[in-house]
Amino acid sequence: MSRSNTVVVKIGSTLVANSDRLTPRFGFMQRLLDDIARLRDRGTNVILCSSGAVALGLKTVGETPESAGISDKQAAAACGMPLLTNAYKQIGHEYGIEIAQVLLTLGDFEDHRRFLNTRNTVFRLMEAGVMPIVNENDSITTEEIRVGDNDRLAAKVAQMVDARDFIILTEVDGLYDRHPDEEGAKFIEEVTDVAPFMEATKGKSTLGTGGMTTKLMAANIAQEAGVTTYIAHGEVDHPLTSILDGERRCTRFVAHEDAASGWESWIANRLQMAGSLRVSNEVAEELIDGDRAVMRADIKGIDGEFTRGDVLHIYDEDGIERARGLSDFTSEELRVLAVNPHLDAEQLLGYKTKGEIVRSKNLVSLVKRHLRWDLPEGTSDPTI
Ligand SMILES: Nc1ncnc2c1ncn2[C@@H]1O[C@H](COP(=O)(O)OP(=O)(O)O)[C@@H](O)[C@H]1O
Ligand SMILES: N[C@@H](CCC(=O)OP(=O)(O)O)C(=O)O
Repeated sequence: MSRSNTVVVKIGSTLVANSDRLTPRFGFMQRLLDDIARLRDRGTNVILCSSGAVALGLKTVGETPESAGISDKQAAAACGMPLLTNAYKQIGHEYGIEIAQVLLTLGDFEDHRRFLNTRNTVFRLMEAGVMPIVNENDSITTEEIRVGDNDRLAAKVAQMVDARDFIILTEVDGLYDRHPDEEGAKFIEEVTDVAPFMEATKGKSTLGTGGMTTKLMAANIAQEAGVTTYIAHGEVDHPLTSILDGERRCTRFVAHEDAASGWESWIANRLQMAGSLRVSNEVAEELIDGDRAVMRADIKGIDGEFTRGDVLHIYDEDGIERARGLSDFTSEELRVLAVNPHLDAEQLLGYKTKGEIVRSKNLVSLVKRHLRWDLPEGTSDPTI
């Protein structure tokens, strides 16, 4: 799979906002954009995912990092976002970098059309030489449509554009085997599997949101998408090129070799699914190599209400999730087809169809990806 020559860079709140005065840290932003200009001169596209809107807007709504509740932070984000964008815009000008603001929610990654629109917009901006600056649209999000932290939001962006590298700049120089303030904390230079470190990541800075925990989750999303990830301190000259040129200490998360393409990742990494299909164990085995479609005759069970283009779980007879795929039919159409197996599809639906319920190019086998969601306990078997 070809990777775009793109680096996604995530900037934590502590780097862009002064924690006492809650004002922009222009010095840091200058060093950052200076280095981004260097990268762009090398022909590398950069997408910035910058936190800081909430921190920069807190004063305007009369709050502090300690006092602010959810709605205060949502209002603060609305006040701080123009300040953040304006600071990047002005400094970008000094370095000949045009910037654009892209505000996203979880729904923009989950919905197929919105995902493609977002992706197209980001690519179109880069084609025009404009650097996208991404942030979560905090002011309009609710629990259901929040990613919740910019570490994972940035990882999803890296996955969406098939980025080459993903750099998380923060206030520590990388991952330690326990909180870095604890005595004897050992620095970790390279990580293949994040799982053993999840327990060792409690605590965060005053302005930060997810601490090291969400950074590891983000690194894992990127690894699975074949993107090499680095966590490093942001407070240095040439914060990006020094990492990519191997000149300074950071933690490197190795990209998985059998990475999924952006499209496969989009199908496989759903956080919300509309429904499911059940097929025989024999058919489930045949789906493994990814060349086979799920046909009308394969369907043993249907669960949920879904429309064309929704992603479905595909379970075997034992309730084990074996694949995920995009349905070419609505649940209503599928039920009509399933209860009338001897009647022609055209007769039943009023249009011609090849009977491919999930096309092979829209299907991802889960065998190698540790993503399986077996039928949750207490869930009835999906039935037609
Ligand atoms: N095992 C660990 N290794 C490194 N840092 C850790 C670890 N556990 C907790 N942290 C803390 O994570 C914090 C960085 O996360 P966060 O405050 O969310 O920063 P940002 O605003 O850059 O996202 C640091 O303050 C660091 O002390
Ligand atoms: N979207 C929020 C930032 C959320 C967040 O993840 O913050 P951080 O842990 O500092 O990267 C903002 O712009 O303030």
